Amino acid sequence: MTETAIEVNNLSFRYGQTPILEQVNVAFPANSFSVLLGRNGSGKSTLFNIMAGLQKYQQGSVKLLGKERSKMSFPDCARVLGFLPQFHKSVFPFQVKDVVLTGRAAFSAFNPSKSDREKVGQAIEELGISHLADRPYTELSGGEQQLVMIARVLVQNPRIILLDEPTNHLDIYYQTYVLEKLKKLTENSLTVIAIMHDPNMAFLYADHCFFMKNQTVVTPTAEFDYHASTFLEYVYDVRFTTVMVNDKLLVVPVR
Ligand SMILES: Nc1ncnc2c1ncn2[C@@H]1O[C@H](COP(=O)(O)OP(=O)(O)OP(=O)(O)O)[C@@H](O)[C@H]1O
Repeated sequence: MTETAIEVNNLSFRYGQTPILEQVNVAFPANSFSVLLGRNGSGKSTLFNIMAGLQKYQQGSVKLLGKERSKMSFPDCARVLGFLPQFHKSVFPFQVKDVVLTGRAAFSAFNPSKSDREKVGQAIEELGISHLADRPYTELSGGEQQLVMIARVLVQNPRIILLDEPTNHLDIYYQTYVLEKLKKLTENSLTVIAIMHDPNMAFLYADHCFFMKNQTVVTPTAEFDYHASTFLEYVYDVRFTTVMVNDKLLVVPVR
């Protein structure tokens, strides 16, 4: 049986009177790469913020590795889950290695140990950004900053990472680079769940794809294979045609 990393049951959420999530039920499998897709404003970031504990929900349950999220302490959550939000800005010109080190803050506060610094070195190397380690973070390009923030999540050493649009700002070289890295991380018992906008990149790299529509998460049923254009037309309100590339079915909007 596949282990579940995050299980969401009957989750509903409103901003004021406006319903954003209605009766969301979804189980993200452990040790694999899942991608959440859907139109702008469909509630993807809201769901991530709730799963990461940044947003309180009014109804339902969210379990991280079987434990109710709302009953876990902050350090317990930080051990289990790392989160890269959609928007992250640093106004101070800290060096990259120090920005990454702040990912250890939940464990070492203001007194980082030798092993904290070693973890930083490993993560920086793993993402291939050693050449940036001494540069001021604020002087990096958007794509370089994105890689630094992913390293910052990795040093937390969590079991699950949530990444809100990790390929945002990245050129096609770095998109494939990051997606290969994320996929590789799942081979070492890490669960990666990412929000993405490009269905084709998701189909190429993800083990599982989930879609948001009408305030809930929808998955393809027997008559709605998600590679099939009909399902994607329903999700995106765009007409698609499907193309086979090697063994992958990809989609192209119809013009
Ligand atoms: N703080 C807030 N107060 C009120 N409404 C909000 C707030 N944050 C988001 N919303 C609304 O909630 C809805 C869902 O937003 P959310 O950011 O979760 O969507 P999304 O699917 O992540 O969008 P995108 O793909 O554009 O990032 C949107 O209609 C948005 O306007």
